[in-house]
Amino acid sequence: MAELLRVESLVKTFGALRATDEASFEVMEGEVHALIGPNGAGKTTLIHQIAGGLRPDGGRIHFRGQDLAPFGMAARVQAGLVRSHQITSIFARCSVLDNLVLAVQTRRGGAHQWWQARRHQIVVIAEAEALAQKVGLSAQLDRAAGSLSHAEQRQLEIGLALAAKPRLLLLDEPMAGMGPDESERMLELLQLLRLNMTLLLVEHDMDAVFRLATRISVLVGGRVIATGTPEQIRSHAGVREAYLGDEGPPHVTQEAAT
Ligand SMILES: Nc1ncnc2c1ncn2[C@@H]1O[C@H](COP(=O)(O)OP(=O)(O)OP(=O)(O)O)[C@@H](O)[C@H]1O
Repeated sequence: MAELLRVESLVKTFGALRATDEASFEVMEGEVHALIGPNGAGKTTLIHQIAGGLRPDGGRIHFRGQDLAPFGMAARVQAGLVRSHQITSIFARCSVLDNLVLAVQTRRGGAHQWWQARRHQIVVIAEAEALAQKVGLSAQLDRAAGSLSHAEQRQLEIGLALAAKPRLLLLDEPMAGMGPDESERMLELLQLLRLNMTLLLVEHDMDAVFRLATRISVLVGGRVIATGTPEQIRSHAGVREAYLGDEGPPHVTQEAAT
């Protein structure tokens, strides 16, 4: 597997707090990479920096071999690095279909001759409908997005992100606030997406993480204390002590990532 994303000695400080503290890990093409860690470990801060919403104070992020430092958020999206609900937030009063149409149009650009417009429109609508089907919202096309359930809105956000044709999709807690059935549906959707793209997700639902991830990185106190397969992470002494285990206080180890 080729390396898709490399985070190297990344540092982000907020005043005296090192929210990202020399964090390093790689995401390989085709994998589902989960970023786990206790509350306040710095997971969202890391995702923000990768997506380009937050500038690191040190270190590097490479995507497909390119240093991302000069890339703004829009350029990262164009390069295939897309965060769910990064580009287009949901327009609550617009229908599900219109939301998806707008997202598809955003990617395709809008400058068209009048005689191309109709054909363009048909293609865009077909793509939007296909996205709705992919994320399980085919039956909701005409509903106002704001009237969807919480879980359906998360599905729509993923549909909007997919409109940008990501190579690497960043997902920050896709199952947050969902009941067991909704989480199960989201898990099925992510299983489907993994067939066509690489996923990097932050998630607190450990059952989902251990079922879905091909590799896991564990973040504690802004540092990646281990990276490995679910089996390696489950049996990693430092991880058990710092996070997964029931015994002992959280403790940052200096163990090298595997
Ligand atoms: N804009 C900010 N200004 C100051 N401190 C911040 C800011 N953003 C995050 N922090 C702090 O940085 C640390 C890491 O926060 P972050 O949200 O990245 O953690 P997290 O692992 O995603 O947590 P959770 O699992 O609870 O969502 C926390 O102590 C948080 O309070």
